[in-house]
Amino acid sequence: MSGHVFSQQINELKEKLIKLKQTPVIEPIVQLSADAPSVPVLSWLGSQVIYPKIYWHGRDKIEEVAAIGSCKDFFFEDQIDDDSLAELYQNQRGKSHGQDIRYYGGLAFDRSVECWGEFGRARFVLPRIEIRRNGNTIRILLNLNFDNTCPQQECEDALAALMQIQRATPLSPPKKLALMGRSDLPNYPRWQELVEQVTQQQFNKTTPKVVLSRQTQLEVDDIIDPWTLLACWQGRNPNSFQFGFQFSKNKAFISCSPERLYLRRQQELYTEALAGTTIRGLNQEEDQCLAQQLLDDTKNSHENQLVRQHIVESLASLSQYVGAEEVPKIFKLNHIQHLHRDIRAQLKMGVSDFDLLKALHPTPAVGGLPRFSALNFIRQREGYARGWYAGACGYLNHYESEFSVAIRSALIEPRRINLFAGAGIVAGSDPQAEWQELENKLATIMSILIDF
Ligand SMILES: C=C(O[C@@H]1C=C(C(=O)O)C=C[C@H]1O)C(=O)O
Ligand SMILES: [Mg+2]
Repeated sequence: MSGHVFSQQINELKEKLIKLKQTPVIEPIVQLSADAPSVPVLSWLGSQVIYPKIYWHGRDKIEEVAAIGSCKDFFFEDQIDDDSLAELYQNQRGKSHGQDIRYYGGLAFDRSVECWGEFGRARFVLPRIEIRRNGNTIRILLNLNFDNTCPQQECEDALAALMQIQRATPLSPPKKLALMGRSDLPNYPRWQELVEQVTQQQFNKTTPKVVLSRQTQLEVDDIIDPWTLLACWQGRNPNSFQFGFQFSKNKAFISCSPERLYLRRQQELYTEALAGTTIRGLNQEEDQCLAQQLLDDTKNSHENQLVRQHIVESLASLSQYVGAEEVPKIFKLNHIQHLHRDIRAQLKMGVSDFDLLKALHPTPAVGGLPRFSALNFIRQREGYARGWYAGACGYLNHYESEFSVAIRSALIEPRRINLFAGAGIVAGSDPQAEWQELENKLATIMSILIDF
């Protein structure tokens, strides 16, 4: 069990800290590391007592990350434009040559409106402590920030954080929750109105797609542990991104999202058009039949095509080459299946992550087309603040950055779960069918909560 407290690694990091104290500071940001045997990462995170708590598991990667605390926290409660963010990050990145330095965080769906208190319109954190699991090994990383701080104090703070690491205890087992109430915002009558407005010919001519969404608040009779819930969710959709951000005890945002905003490896960019939805069949034959119908369906193909087209166009000026799959494939999840097209680009030299975020976020998979008009519609009529739902969550690193689109997500509060689901409304969308599509998108998380 001693491996679960990382006592040996903590001692190793302490010694490295002492050495560091005796040497002159070379760079403002320093990262120390120690290798350890594997532990269950979500359980470890659930056992920790320092905030923020962050979890990240990429879609097609084995690497799994848990992070606690922060030594640099970029928090934007008020409006911040892309260029200022880009400049801040550029400046920050120059403070270390460490290859493994990552800033984890997110951008709200719409940064022109207020957003969920401590989450802010954008927030990025250089964690104090990270554990990164790759197969059977774990690396513990300790980050130090000597920028504008007294070096002695910074080392003391880092040491104090190390001493607060808790033993990984198993997650509290899922409990059955009784549903005390449910409210949908917008409700069905309002939804119907909104879908009719978007599909109305005159509007649709200039704004061919608006992704409308709904917040479903569930009042429950007990406290919900976000990490237990995320662990259950990840078991159902292992081919999705899984992540969570908790900046304080009473609010956690978790997501099990199939959608990649982008993965950038040096100048190589991987992105996608994920839009168009149907349910899963009860058996293989029916499932295949539903998949074929989805591929053949005009409304769903149009939903996907608009996303693909827009992404390719947005990347054109940033890239030496952009290519997208001509024919969509099927992406299967636990309860639903989507149309999916891979998009790849070779970026021009000097294109930064914030150039990419600015160009891509929000894509017409969650916003609409044209972006400005669709966002305006959403802002004025949807009737609730999306916050980080459909935002961009992930991490920034010099060599490799990755962001997921935070759909299939939930904001967990004491005795309340806020679930979010949206659907791309295009010409030919039927209010009732699109409402059903929202239900289908919530089916997995609902089945987990009801099983609780
Ligand atoms: C907006 C969401 O999903 C988006 C809408 C889809 C659709 O309408 O077919 C499919 C995938 C996503 O692009 C969501 O799940 O909340
Ligand atoms: Mg749809």
